[in-house]
Amino acid sequence: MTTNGIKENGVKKTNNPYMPRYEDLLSRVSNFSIIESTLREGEQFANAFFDTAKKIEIAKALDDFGVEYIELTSPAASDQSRQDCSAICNLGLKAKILTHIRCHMDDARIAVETGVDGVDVVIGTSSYLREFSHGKDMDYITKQATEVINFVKSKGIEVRFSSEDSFRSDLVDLLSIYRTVDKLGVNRVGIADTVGCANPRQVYELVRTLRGVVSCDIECHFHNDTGCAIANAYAALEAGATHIDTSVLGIGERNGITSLGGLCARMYTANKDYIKTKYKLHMLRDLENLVADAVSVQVPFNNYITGYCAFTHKAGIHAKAILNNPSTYEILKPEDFGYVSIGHRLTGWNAVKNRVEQLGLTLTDDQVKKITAKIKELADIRPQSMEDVDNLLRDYHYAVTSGDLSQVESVLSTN
Ligand SMILES: CC(=O)SCCNC(=O)CCNC(=O)[C@H](O)C(C)(C)COP(=O)(O)OP(=O)(O)OC[C@H]1O[C@@H](n2cnc3c(N)ncnc32)[C@H](O)[C@@H]1OP(=O)(O)O
Ligand SMILES: O=C(O)CCC(=O)C(=O)O
Ligand SMILES: [Mg+2]
Repeated sequence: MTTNGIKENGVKKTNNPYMPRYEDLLSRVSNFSIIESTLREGEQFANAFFDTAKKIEIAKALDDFGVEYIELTSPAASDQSRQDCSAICNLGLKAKILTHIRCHMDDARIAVETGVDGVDVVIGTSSYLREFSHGKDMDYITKQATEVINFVKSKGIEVRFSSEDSFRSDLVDLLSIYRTVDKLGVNRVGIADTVGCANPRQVYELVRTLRGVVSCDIECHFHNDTGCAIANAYAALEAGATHIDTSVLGIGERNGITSLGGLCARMYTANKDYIKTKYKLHMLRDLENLVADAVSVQVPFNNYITGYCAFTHKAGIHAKAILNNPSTYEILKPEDFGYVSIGHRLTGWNAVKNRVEQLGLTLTDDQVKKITAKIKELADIRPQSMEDVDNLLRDYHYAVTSGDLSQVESVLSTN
């Protein structure tokens, strides 16, 4: 659907030279899979400790959301990790289950016994990792990779080979090892920005080059140290990558990786229908709350889609236009992510309670019903913006927690 020639998702068919051709962009970014790594990369987040029950709860929620793959911590990490991996494989989820191992036969032998659908194999190829981590040269890495890949393939499951710290690796080394493993028949090769140093232009160039060298799928993993993780994922898809690693809220080593919600927001602007069909976007908030709670953090105030101010507007110029047509200042439609608009006379107390909880306020059901009546009364005069409603909810919450009945009355009676 279009308004004044502008596609609803904000991508305009235009001859603006800075915009890639719309059809070209659309086709490249409309066929990708998410490898959801909250239960692998996310377990490397400082606060993360997932017991078996929590891992199962998160795996089920990710599966319900619709991610194509769930990646789990190496079963070589500990006996409990191995048991948890098998337990998740036995859940019969729709998503394929992967585990992530070092490029080592000891790890591979354990991994293939867990019942996973595939194994993600990684080894560092940069001079940093070759010198200060495993200490192996490219010949050794190639031999080791060949043995591990052939072994995993012999078990009839997927195998991916990735070069850790790809963006600080020698390009000739990289392309040579990717070409070798592609010939061995890996399902995917992986590019990893392990230290978060890459920018979108570098990503585009490396993935585009690799696309011309291998025929298998290309997976990408981006750390967010310099704030490029989502943009890098998008650039990778534009360049021909097929799989993107994410974690819920972006949790992972240091400040983490491409966040699941952030990637959904980005891809929604490129092809809304594709993203809405693939993933249950309305579940994002519950999924993020589940993980935030499990790792004892708050959802950031400015988080993509679910941050409490993601759909608030304050300035008069914005507010006026929003009331005429929300798409004027909103590229994401809150309704597509399960948000119910509440600043109107048709709202109900359940929807208001939902917003109260999102703002982190505590009100009894009776109090929510009273403030809902007030919202409806105000909305009879004119529709209330999210900002208006939030301010009212905060004032009311402040009044009821102060215990001052006259203040409560004053909020409920103000026009
Ligand atoms: C960038 C990433 O996120 S990669 C994924 C990181 N994930 C993990 O590390 C999973 C959790 N890790 C663990 O539980 C442990 O590190 C284990 C079980 C894998 C290994 O434990 P340990 O044998 O005690 O070794 P330790 O962790 O101290 O050192 C890592 C060893 O693996 C080697 N190594 C490091 N990376 C790789 C690799 N990609 N492939 C093969 N070997 C590697 C190192 O040289 C070192 O070998 P050494 O024992 O000969 O010194
Ligand atoms: O296996 C991969 O591709 C990524 C490993 C990883 O977590 C990283 O390099 O940051
Ligand atoms: Mg990582």
